Amino acid sequence: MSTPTSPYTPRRANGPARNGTAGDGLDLDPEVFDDGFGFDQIQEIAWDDQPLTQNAPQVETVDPDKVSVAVDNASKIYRIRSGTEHKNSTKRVGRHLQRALGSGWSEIPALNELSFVVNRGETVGVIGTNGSGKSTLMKLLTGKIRPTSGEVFATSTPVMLGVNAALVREISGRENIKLGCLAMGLSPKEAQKKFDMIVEISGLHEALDRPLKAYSSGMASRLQFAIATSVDPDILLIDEALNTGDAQFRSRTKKRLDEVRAQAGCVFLVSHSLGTIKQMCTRVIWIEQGRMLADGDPEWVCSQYQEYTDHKSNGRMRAAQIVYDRTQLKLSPVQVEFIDGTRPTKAG
Ligand SMILES: Nc1ncnc2c1ncn2[C@@H]1O[C@H](COP(=O)(O)OP(=O)(O)OP(=O)(O)O)[C@@H](O)[C@H]1O
Repeated sequence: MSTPTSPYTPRRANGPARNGTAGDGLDLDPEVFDDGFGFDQIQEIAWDDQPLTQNAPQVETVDPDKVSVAVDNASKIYRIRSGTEHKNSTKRVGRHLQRALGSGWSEIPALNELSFVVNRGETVGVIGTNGSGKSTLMKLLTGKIRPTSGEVFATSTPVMLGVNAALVREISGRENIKLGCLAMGLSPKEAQKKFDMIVEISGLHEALDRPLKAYSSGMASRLQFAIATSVDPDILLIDEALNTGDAQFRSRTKKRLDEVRAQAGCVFLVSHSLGTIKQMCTRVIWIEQGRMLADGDPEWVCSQYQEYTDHKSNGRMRAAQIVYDRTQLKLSPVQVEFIDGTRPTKAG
């Protein structure tokens, strides 16, 4: 486990042990652990148990002059109709499936009582294993979906840059830039002014007149990134879009993100690449099974996550669970407080 070198002070971890290993009493050597470390003790901790943390809530008063995003106790439960998938089956197969699987509604808890505040100038990495709720959080921030309970506030409409952001496959990169700028609310004159900068950031000078369908997925991602960041969004959400770029593009991307941050914006970056997260972010939120497990220093949070996923991918589930619990024990729940009359707009 590494000790962080960054001067960043995590806002949600507790006491002297928040950044490192001292004091949590649960550090473990995976090899020793695998050989029979206190199994009874571990059995008490089920994956779906309520958080073990008994820490007193830490009140975060939202400063209206600084805040970009405030998430106040937000949960999301998706409701799906288990019968829906049978619609395309033949009647007979559909009936069998219906009988076997049952029909009606089922609920998928995707996020559980998340609270945090992000101020301008922060670049927040969001990590977590597949299905942990990262994209759901991004959709809540853009207002694309509403929380089942709790509230999500943003000082301006966040711009979402995802791998599936709309580009038109049949027209050229050049035409996509123009169209994309207009779609993002720029006037034709403003779009014209931004054109050169977008080409520069995307690095696609040579391929500008090719139809988009002749671009590789990395090239298309670069174009999306360049278009989406051209409007200097106050809040920018990036979902995995950077992973496809090459080293040169990454360095241009980082430069552009720094510029966005400098213009008082804030950036959320969802990625499975810990290298990208550590390179780009000033703070990292780890969401696992819909719960926030950590929020703080990128080096420290990523090292815990790395340890957790290493154990999991090697089948050391109990060791992974210890890392999970140990990390969770350091997390103080946040209680978001607004000064009267200063609530930002609800997302969406
Ligand atoms: N539209 C939906 N309807 C029902 N369930 C959904 C929907 N979208 C996501 N889920 C479920 O919510 C949970 C969280 O999904 P989400 O896409 O937010 O995870 P993620 O962390 O972004 O995953 P990944 O890393 O694989 O992209 C998962 O159990 C997923 O199956």
